[in-house]
Amino acid sequence: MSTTNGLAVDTGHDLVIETTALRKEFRTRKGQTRVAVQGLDLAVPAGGVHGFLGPNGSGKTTTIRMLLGLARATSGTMRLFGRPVPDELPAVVGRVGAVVESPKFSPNLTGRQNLLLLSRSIGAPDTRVDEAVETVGLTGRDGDRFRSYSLGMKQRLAIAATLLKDPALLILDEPTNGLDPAGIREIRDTIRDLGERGVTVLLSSHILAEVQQVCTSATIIGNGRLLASGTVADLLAGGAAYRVDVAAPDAARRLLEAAGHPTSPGPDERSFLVETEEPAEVTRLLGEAGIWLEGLSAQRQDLESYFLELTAADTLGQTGQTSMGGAA
Ligand SMILES: Nc1ncnc2c1ncn2[C@@H]1O[C@H](COP(=O)(O)OP(=O)(O)OP(=O)(O)O)[C@@H](O)[C@H]1O
Repeated sequence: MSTTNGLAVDTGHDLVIETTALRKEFRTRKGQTRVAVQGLDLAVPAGGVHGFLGPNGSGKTTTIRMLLGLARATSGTMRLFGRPVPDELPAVVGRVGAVVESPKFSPNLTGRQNLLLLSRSIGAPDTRVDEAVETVGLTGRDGDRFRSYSLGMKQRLAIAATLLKDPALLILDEPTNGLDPAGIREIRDTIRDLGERGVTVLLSSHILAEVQQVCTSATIIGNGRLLASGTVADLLAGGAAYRVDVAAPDAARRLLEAAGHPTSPGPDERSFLVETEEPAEVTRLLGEAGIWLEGLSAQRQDLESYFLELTAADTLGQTGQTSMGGAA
């Protein structure tokens, strides 16, 4: 856990981002209160890529803006590297890179010239520009004018700009929005690479596949509230299911249900699904009852179905601030 004495202690066990009971209310033009973030506890460990996943309008951008001091929290506390923010933001901001809104680059300058201007303005050595260009895969294209860049290249240049100060934490708000599949792949590779180099990345996204493919851990929010958090493996482990093929599925289901393994209908009449962490136990129980397996296969639960399950349950009975938006 982070220290509470105001001193940042960078051990591997520290939380790089921590929010407690974070709340943000907006006043609408009609004078009503819109709660964008309601009691959010966010805990992002050091190292790796952490997904910040939620449907459109679930409060991701608002949370990030509060963390960066761009919006004021209504209540709750926030810490970056163990330091309370926004009060002590100046002490940590040098270690935080963020791409939240489209950064401004000069269209007539090359990507490299743009980066050099930025690096000199923060007193970073010019060699940092070469490293950043290489990290985001723009080597060879950094001499082209910014205005000739594709959207994906512009986005990679934005990430390169944040790398100039060699951040320990990188916050990326929906970095693949508007990109084509090739652009998405390039950004994804860049992010994965950064995570492997030891940068802690907070990747906000409403695209499940993106988080599943790139992230080591994730927080899922809906309606500004925490729905689930943990390593991607742990988040998926809850739903371990196996497809069972047998000649007599009804008898087999009754038996497994009685032994505490929930079942559900399968894709055809000679199969069903069983939720269990112990497939060998399923084999044994059925074999002892003289029911012989014709097939037993793991059904990979993906983050998407888990996410949809969680957010669907979350919106049941609510007035419906949350909606699943399509991929942008
Ligand atoms: N300045 C504002 N004034 C009023 N309401 C706002 C303001 N900014 C955000 N909201 C509302 O707060 C809620 C959360 O919005 P936010 O942009 O944080 O969600 P998000 O998860 O980042 O969504 P997206 O994936 O679409 O970017 C939404 O209902 C949004 O309309």
